[in-house]
Amino acid sequence: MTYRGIRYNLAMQNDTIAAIATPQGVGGIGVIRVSGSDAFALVSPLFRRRANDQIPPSHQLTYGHIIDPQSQELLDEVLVAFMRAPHTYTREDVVEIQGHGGPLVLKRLLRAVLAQGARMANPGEFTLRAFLNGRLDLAQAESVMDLIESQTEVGRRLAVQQLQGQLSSQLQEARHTILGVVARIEASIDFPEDDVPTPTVAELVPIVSLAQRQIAQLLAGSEQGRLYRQGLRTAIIGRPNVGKSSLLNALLRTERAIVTSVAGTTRDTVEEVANLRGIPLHLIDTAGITPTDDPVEQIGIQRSRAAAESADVILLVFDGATPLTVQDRQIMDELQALGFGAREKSSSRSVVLVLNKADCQQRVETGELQEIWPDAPLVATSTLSGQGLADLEEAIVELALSGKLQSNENVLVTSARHQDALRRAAEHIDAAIASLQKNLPLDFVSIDLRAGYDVLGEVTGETASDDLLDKIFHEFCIGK
Ligand SMILES: Nc1nc2c(c(=O)[nH]1)N(C=O)[C@@H](CNc1ccc(C(=O)N[C@@H](CCC(=O)O)C(=O)O)cc1)CN2
Ligand SMILES: Nc1nc2c(ncn2[C@@H]2O[C@H](COP(=O)(O)OP(=O)(O)OP(=O)(O)O)[C@@H](O)[C@H]2O)c(=O)[nH]1
Ligand SMILES: [Mg+2]
Repeated sequence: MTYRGIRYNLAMQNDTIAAIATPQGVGGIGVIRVSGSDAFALVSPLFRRRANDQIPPSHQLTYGHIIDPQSQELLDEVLVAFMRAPHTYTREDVVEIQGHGGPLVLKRLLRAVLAQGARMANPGEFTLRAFLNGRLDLAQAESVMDLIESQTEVGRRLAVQQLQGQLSSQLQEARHTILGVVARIEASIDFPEDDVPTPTVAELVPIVSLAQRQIAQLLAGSEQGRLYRQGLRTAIIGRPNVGKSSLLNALLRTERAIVTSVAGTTRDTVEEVANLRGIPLHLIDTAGITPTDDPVEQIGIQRSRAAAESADVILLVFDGATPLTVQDRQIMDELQALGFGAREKSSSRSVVLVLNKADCQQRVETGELQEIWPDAPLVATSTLSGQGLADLEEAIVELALSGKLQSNENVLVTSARHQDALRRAAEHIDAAIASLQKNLPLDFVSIDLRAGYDVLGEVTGETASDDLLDKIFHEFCIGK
């Protein structure tokens, strides 16, 4: 396979692939997707329709039946679209069979297509083909999965923009700027005796600085972009009966977790995603942490600790109506040991102190809490009256976005892979500028610029390795 002059040796050819493209489970309609040069020839014998002797017009739905060619058994009543290359998702011939959306029906339809000689598609293989055939670049291909998995409106909007190529075109702008400088330098090196004048530092620095700014602008929004895409792992931690499950329900605005006045109600972690102004908040309600001999409770509490350990943010909940207990203090010690401490300046592992049951007489000494976590926001909430919940949400957004809300641009870099590549590219460009300013030979400068250019190409896929492509597309779902 070649893509923009690069040869990819991925273990795939133009063979014809097939998969169920709609979710497993029950739905009104289900789609079998077939792509490759034999797609028409493989499906046509299975498909009994009015004008059976000809392939229907491209890109139109045709009514008919899928018949098992061996047994002549009727498998399903369907609509089928034959779509002629190159005007298709993969740029290959594509056939889509729309059947009834039951798992057994779709499995039978897929089996019939495979029996005709198609191969079961790997995860993401349709989109891989779209990429290898040049219909999408890598950043666009990655956005397909982001779009499918988007959990908030902001996440969906960012993914759909990336799919339209907005990130790609900004990257190509920066690459174009860099390439212009490289071309001038290399022309003057390659043809010194011709009339190609050697560019001066004063000429080159402003252009390289432009590329530097273009990259810096993309990096500026990348922390914010990642947050919108990945969300925030938020564990609700505290001793039994302080109102953790009530808080989960309040933040989700549904009665998701069981709430009772019995301490030890929650025995296993409960995970749900709330939408916090576009940030997917992955909330984990946990079993109250307390010494216990009950083996079931012990396992639950181990899971609470694991949730705390893996969290970006901890909502540390206290019962505001009772003075701090030995258990509260033990939990605070544990969290500090996990790095959720005052001296831990990195805002990525943060504690929010929640004094719940604010509708009751308050009896917690807040001074003791603030001594341990002077910078942690402290919010009084009542899950009964709703008091303080908006403040709590505000505090979480504030923590999550502190120093990260840098861009109102439409284009936001949302993936860690892209952010990493941009950082490396920025280093190369910085190095090029430093060399220019030190009047080092221009071929030095050119090497750094080329490296920056290539690193940016990892994002769009021009310079991506087979291993990288394999890794990216294997995270896709089947049929995509
Ligand atoms: N039934 C169905 N629905 C679907 C898809 C699909 O493949 N099949 N998609 C896919 O996952 C998405 C739509 N994306 C698509 C993107 C490009 C093309 C395509 O055929 N592009 C041609 C241009 C076609 C034209 O202009 O008429 C091309 O780029 O050459 C099709 C679908 C979502 N819905
Ligand atoms: N007055 C008052 N009671 C509350 C509030 N929030 C929760 N409760 C009550 O506190 C009790 C325990 O609530 P839960 O949400 O089950 O507490 P929990 O922390 O999840 O408890 P475990 O799962 O046992 O660890 C229930 O009776 C709730 O109705 C509140 O804001 N004010
Ligand atoms: Mg609970």
